[in-house]
Amino acid sequence: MATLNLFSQPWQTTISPSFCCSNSNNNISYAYQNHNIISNNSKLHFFSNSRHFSVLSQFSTHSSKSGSGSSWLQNSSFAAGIEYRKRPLYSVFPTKAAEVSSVEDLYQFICSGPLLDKIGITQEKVAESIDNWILYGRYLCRLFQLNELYLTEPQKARIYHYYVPVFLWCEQQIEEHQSKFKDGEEIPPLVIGFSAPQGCGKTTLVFALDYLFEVIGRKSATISIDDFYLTAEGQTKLREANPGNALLEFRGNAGSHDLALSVETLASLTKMTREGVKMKLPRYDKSAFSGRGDRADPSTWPEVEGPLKVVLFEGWMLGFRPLPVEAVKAVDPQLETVNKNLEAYYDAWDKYIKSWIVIKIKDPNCVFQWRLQAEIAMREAGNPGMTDEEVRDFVSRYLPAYYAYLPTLYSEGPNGSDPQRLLTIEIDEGRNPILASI
Ligand SMILES: O=C(O)[C@H](O)CO
Repeated sequence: MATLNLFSQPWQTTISPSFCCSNSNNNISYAYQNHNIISNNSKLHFFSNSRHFSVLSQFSTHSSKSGSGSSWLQNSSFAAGIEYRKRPLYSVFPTKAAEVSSVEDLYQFICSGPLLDKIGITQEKVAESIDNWILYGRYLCRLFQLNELYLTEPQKARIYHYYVPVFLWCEQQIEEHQSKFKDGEEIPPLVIGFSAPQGCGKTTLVFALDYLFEVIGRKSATISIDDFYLTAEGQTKLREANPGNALLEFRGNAGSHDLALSVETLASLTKMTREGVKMKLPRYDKSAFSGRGDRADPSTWPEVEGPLKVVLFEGWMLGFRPLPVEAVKAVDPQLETVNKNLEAYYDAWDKYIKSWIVIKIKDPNCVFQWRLQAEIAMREAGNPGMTDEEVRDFVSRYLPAYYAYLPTLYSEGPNGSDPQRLLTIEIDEGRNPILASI
């Protein structure tokens, strides 16, 4: 266990990492040992035990997702957008001993984060658990191929002000959820919903959390509302049934999802309480039919195995509540049908979610900027991407729903949510958390 007195004199640390990494058949495993931090005035022992973990083929799931367009990943070889789940991950840690300025600096940085108060973690608690913060930070650096010793400010903020605090919050939620069951009772996995606009980095956040759950030994499953889109054929029928409604011409808005599939999937996931139970998770292929999309071939769906502890369920319109018809018509008359369709979504999605994370943006126009950045990055990487005009058209079909439903999502919380089990994270244009404006 770590013994650390952060309130002593400034001190210096020496880190001597030694890694090995192997990769076979989509199965990447890492081992690392003898990571000792020795301080002059304080004692901190961590990683003295050797650990071994494997990262299975989940990196190849959700390959339909577009790139993150994330500036914080600029110096990382991870920042390859669409391909990021497919490529093997290799450690970029230096093999030579390196000096870092101070764990105390890191502690101060962590304590200055905007989420700490919200998640109920005091500075003392950070001090007590600094070894875990460093451990999780290190895992994430490895995942994103960042050099933990030379993180830029945005990278540090992303890891220590965002992903690690959110992970700790999820852990608290899981513990609270589990404490409601008696000894011997089967405990369903906690479904955590992530409601966040497109392009704001929710896929990367969920990817990071899923990875941390895996390395600490909690079985998790990730699913997106996009995985529940109608098939291409169903989409055509929807378009034909709503002639002239631009909001239902392509996938996206309420009405373009297969709600029976989502009920079946979420109900089955919440029953995955036992060792050995397995199920395939539906996936959607956005590249099919020249980008119009179609359900991915079931033979490519990833398999998850119980007992699941947590399900991470994300989507841009998760938790949207239907509004009085006049309110939506005032935003866009075409929303009337979408709003009607939305009435069936609580029972198909939101009802399963017991804890919520809402990522709040100031202005839905950010979605256009973020999507544009992602497409430009894809084009620059030599992959087919939308033109600026196509991006504008694509995003314009989502904006009415944002304008109509985000105000209530932010003021009342997601449909059916418990305010005690809701974490709202306001982010800036760089997609990092900021102190919430009142
Ligand atoms: O591509 C899509 O379907 C939208 O961006 C929603 O994720």
